[in-house]
Amino acid sequence: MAIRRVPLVLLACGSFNPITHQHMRLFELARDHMNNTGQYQVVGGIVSPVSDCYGKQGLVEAKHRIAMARLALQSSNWVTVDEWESQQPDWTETVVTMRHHYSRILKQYEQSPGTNSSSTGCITSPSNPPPQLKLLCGADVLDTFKVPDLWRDDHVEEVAGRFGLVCVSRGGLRPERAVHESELLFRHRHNIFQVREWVRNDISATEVRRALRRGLSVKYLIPDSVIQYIHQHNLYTENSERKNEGKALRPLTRQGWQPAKNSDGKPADAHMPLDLSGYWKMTSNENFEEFMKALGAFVGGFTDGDDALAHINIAIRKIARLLRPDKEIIQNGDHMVIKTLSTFRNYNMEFDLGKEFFEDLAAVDGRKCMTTINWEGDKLVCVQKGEIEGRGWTHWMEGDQLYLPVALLCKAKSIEMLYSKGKESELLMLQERPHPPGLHTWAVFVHGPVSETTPCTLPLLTLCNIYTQQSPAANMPADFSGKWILETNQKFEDYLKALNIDFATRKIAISLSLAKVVVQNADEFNFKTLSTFRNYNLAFTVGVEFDEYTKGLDNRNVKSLVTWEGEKLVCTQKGEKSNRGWKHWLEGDKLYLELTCEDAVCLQVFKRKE
Ligand SMILES: Nc1ncnc2c1ncn2[C@@H]1O[C@H](COP(=O)(O)OP(=O)(O)OP(=O)(O)O)[C@@H](O)[C@H]1O
Ligand SMILES: NC(=O)c1ccc[n+]([C@@H]2O[C@H](COP(=O)(O)O)[C@@H](O)[C@H]2O)c1
Repeated sequence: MAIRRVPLVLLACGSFNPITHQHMRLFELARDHMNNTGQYQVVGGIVSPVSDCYGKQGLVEAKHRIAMARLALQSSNWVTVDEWESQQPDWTETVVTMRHHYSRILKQYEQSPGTNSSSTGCITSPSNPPPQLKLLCGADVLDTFKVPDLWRDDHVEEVAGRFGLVCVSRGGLRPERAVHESELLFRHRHNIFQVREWVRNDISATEVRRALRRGLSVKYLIPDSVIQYIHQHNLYTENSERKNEGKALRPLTRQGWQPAKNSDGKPADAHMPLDLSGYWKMTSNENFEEFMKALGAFVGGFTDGDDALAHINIAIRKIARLLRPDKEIIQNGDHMVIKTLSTFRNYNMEFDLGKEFFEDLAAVDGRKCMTTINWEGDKLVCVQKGEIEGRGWTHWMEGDQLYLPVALLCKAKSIEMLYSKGKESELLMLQERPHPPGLHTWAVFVHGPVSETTPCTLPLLTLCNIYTQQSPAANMPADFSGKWILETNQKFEDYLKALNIDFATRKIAISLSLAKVVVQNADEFNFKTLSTFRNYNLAFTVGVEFDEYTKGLDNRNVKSLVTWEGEKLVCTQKGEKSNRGWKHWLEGDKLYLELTCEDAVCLQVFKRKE
């Protein structure tokens, strides 16, 4: 009996701005490949141009892109142009376009002669198995799946799992690498058909538009009828290329700024209700001496009243009382760094939420703990397992200040004198004590089982530190401190090209949403450029030349020097590339960054994240 092949429709989604010969070759290559599997019979092809709301630079109106695609495909007897997607009121996710076409195709199939509806409601046809729809794309599209915020994982899952992909190599770019590197794609590898073009064609619509703007010939790259249409409607000009310039793609703004995923695959914002990032200056330090005494008693607890140790404690207390430690907090999705900074001692904590880590509290009370920190509602809760039972703290914030009551609880015999027994209700009162209105409130307290029957003790005192979110750069020409989100990004691709970044990486980089966290402490800076794809950290002191390795960007070594030029922070990066450097400045509530390399100049504008 002859094997019945699965009828297959290929759907290509894209800008088609304008359609090129290679777009059409994709269909021919894919059809040959799929027919040669012996399993499928390609019965149709659909070109679905994206809507005008997609926001891609230089995107001309959909009516023109549709018209050009139709002219080009007049020579095909199996590929058609469909305008449904382009006519939707907003940009449409590819999976939604696939669902639309698939339900249409299924309806046609159900209505075709010889198809029966069984008692279970399943549609069967003795002569034709149900058709399938697969997404036809170039290898670059697979790489875009990993761009943060561009595709939803459940959509990629549905595209690759439910429908399937037919993916054609593009220039040097092979689909197999992307499949190998992605767990999700690898899981669906049997539904991702990789097609090798046997005559390499690196053409891109961007290059066709560039040639047209420069008045160069594009004959034999795109059909004559399309060339004629472009000239008739004066389509690709300097002006049209500026459309959407620097604008974020609609998928990025639709899905919004999404922080990194947690290890359980859930979005981190489910666990990250607050953003504590910033530089905090201590403004008040109530009960500090008493608190230090108590802490000293913890240390003293090891030797039970050792005089020498008590003296050391007094000395440390005296120094510590003079200090006003600042706090710097860097929060990047699930990863946090909390630095307590003073000229006497710094205490740094770096951790991933939900992952237990070893914490050496040598700088605090000499103990060691196994610590886990996690969000509980909008509170950051830390559990420190170790010698002191029920040790830990909780942070939360309100308004624009940081309020830090610290309570101590210990079973050590030697400090029972210092503390009276307490009840759970008292501990709760402590946690819920009223805060000054409009303050960022950080509470650090001990939690854990407390009851009259346990030998736990409750402190008589709490340490109340109040911090104000401030910049330590008040006297500097400009203060860049804070968290910034990329709004526009002009000529970034030109800059990346000047750095010799390859095509695939450029494609990914230009569609990234970026954030910057700047910590400025007088002339010392820490710039973190964050995307969930790659982070780049840069720490420097103004006026001090340093060696910079541009890791994850173009991986070059440069000698960098940052200076103030008026209110602009200006960096020169001496190395292999000429005229390389950047300038940061503020205008209103926006942060501007000009990046230069050779003759490329990119301008990025960031808005402050509330
Ligand atoms: N030269 C090519 N080789 C393989 N696939 C290609 C090629 N050009 C375009 N494609 C594929 O065609 C589909 C639609 O592409 P699109 O309209 O974005 O064209 P493009 O040339 O990539 O455009 P642009 O240069 O404006 O980014 C995508 O799946 C893309 O990967
Ligand atoms: N989340 C999504 O469904 C998603 C994201 C990015 C691009 N796309 C689609 O991929 C195609 C890419 O086209 P370009 O290569 O012209 O940018 C477009 O059809 C676009 O709609 C889909």
